[in-house]
Amino acid sequence: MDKRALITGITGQDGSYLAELLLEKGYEVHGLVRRHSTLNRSRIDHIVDPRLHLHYGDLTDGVSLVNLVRLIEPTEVYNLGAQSHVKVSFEMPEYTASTDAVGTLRLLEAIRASGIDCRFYQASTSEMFGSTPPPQSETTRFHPRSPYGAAKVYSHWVTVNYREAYDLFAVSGILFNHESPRRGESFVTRKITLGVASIKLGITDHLVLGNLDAVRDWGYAKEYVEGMWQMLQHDEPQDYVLATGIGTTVRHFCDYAFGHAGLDWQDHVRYDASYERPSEVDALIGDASKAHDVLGWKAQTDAETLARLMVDADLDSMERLLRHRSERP
Ligand SMILES: C[C@H]1O[C@H](OP(=O)(O)OP(=O)(O)OC[C@H]2O[C@@H](n3cnc4c(=O)[nH]c(N)nc43)[C@H](O)[C@@H]2O)[C@@H](O)[C@@H](O)C1=O
Repeated sequence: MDKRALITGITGQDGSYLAELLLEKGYEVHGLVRRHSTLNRSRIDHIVDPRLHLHYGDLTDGVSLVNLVRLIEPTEVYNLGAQSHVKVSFEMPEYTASTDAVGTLRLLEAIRASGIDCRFYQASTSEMFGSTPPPQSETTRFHPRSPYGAAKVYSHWVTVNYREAYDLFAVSGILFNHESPRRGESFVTRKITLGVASIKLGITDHLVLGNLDAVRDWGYAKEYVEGMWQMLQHDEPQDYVLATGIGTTVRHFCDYAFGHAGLDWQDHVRYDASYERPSEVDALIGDASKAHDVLGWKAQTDAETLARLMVDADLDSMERLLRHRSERP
């Protein structure tokens, strides 16, 4: 059978890694891209492959989803598109709900109404656990602490519902934080590694952050997209947690990242309350033993290794940029 995937959020960190993985595996890959006056495709620009197709559409536009699903007739749909910034979700709660909650429903309805035989992956998140203390697994109670987390809880349950009600092969991957050199610049890990590179190269001398006590379970995004794909290849549709099982504070991540560049974070990090959230998630540490037992998936990269590889990548690209600028006539 032809393997055809539709990825929402293909221009994001996970979407770009997943597109690469699926092309490697012989898929035809279709990506949903939102219309902007400027192209926002830096993460997929390097993919030159006639099997990659991009389509304008939006999770807030149900008609575009119906038309695309009918046109492409995908065998697998990965719903990675979202307003994914937790703090921004407090500022844009309605847009976040429309994209991250109702958007999933629109996409599921497009699949159901088209009548095609298709497997569905929902990008669920550890933010759904919110204030429920770690370790968190597939059976842990949800108590979201942001409009983002609440919207994702809706999407999680509507995915479960479409599986039960319509016998759709629909799975929900509950992924803990996963990072990479492609991570958006306003998420804390990338903000830190970009800050380290800027300080090391003398562009600035400090970095401003919020809550340093938050504990997150940071893994490497490239490994997590492999887990998404594995979930859709299993005989039974089930939900899985993907995580490293190790909790690290933002403070420790700073220590790893600055230390790797030969710097002391305490000399450079300043606090600003404006980066705090109205309600914070204190600690997320996942138990991914089900993914290991059923799929054979296991995270390979810990937070310290991740911090190092992200600092190296940011130093490298910033140095190249500076060199390029100095060489300009
Ligand atoms: C799994 C989950 O993962 C991500 O959500 P997140 O955990 O909120 O990620 P983050 O990198 O924005 O914050 C991590 C922690 O770091 C603290 N923190 C301190 N100072 C700053 C700061 O300056 N900026 C940011 N962004 N955070 C800061 C902040 O208060 C929080 O406690 C998204 O991918 C989301 O889509 C998702 O699903």
